[in-house]
Amino acid sequence: MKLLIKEVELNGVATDIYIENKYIKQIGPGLSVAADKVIDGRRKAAIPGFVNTHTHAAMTLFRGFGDDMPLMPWLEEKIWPNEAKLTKEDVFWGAKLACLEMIKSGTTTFFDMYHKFHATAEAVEEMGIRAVISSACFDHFQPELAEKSKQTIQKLYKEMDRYDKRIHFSVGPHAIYTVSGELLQWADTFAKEHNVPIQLHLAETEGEVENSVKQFGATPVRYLYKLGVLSPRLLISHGIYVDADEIRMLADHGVKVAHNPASNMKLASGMHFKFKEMREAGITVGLGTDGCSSSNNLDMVEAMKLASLLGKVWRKDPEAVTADEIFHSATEAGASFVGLKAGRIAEGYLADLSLVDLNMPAFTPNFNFISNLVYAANGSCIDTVICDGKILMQDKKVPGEEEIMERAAQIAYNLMKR
Ligand SMILES: CSC[C@H]1O[C@@H](n2cnc3c(O)ncnc32)[C@H](O)[C@@H]1O
Ligand SMILES: [Zn+2]
Repeated sequence: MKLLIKEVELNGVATDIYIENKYIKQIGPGLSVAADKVIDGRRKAAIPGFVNTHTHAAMTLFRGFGDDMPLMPWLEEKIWPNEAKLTKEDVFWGAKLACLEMIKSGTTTFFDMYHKFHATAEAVEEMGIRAVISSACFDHFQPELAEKSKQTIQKLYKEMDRYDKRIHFSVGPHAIYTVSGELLQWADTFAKEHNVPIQLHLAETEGEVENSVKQFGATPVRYLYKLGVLSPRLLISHGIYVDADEIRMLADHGVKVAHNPASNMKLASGMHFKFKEMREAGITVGLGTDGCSSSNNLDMVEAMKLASLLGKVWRKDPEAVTADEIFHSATEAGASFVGLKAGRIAEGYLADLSLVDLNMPAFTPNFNFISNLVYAANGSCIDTVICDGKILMQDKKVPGEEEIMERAAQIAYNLMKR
């Protein structure tokens, strides 16, 4: 597919963008190329697709369920008993709904950790988005469950050739309170051998830190250090409760961090995410929404605003997290978690991008486009989404969206009745 976007705003200047075979081939005004399809870019601004570095896609089925609770009672009383009932079909439609919602708000890549790997992968395959999907594991410190997890991970990894290259494999040990040190070490070795990332919830609540000290004699990051599993393949989600030495340890080992402001606030897990210290230490900080029961939507535009405002308020410093910095986290930083040549609109980069509708009050006046995007807009400003060189949404419409919403809603109601 050869695509030409004519007269679109890019960094405040009108230009053309030519896309060929998944990549941005040429950028410049008045391009004369033969394209299969031409998109009118006037009154639109091109931005890189967002990279949601932490979510649980099929948790769209739990949107509005289990609100206003702290992490552990929420998981133990509301979420885990219902997740135990999930079928492959449930996860497929929940993940389709998540992909739809992400596409509609400009996300082109997401990092996922959930049950029923193939259901999510099939949804991603159909929807055309890019994803790093983990084979989730818990062993609850029981050797038989650890063995089962290892076998599942090995099997799923071998089955990856059935999917498009847009879909990346990852290992997903849930957290240090549900996964043994032995399984974490195995996951680290597996990830190293196969050069795949590991996604792990870490240092999310004060309770997790207290229990880690009691159970392992060390805070979460120090515990991982002792296990020898800090590495550039490790992506931790939350990372709220880390001290200066732990930030140094994460930086020295090339660990990446996904910041989830909505979930951290809604579950009241904590607000003191040390964005500035992490960035200064050289840690790559991405942005995530977390799942739809703890953030209630998958809108990365909203997540940028929340991260920026939260970062400012707890420090009482309006420069703590600027619009430009958080835009970088939401795009290029996230893409670099797995070395994707994406997150930037430049020749030779993957054609993962969105067009923002400038005919909206949020972009009027438009003194500073990134400021308007982060502080004034929300995900509904996205008009067109292109991923891997293919158009996934145009004029704010994704093919088949009504059916996806109907089916997913029905699945969610039925799940709650079971
Ligand atoms: C192994 S499947 C993923 C697992 O994680 C649960 N989950 C969702 N949000 C959070 C969070 O903020 N901290 C810890 N665990 C979370 C989800 O419900 C699945 O069970
Ligand atoms: Zn999570």
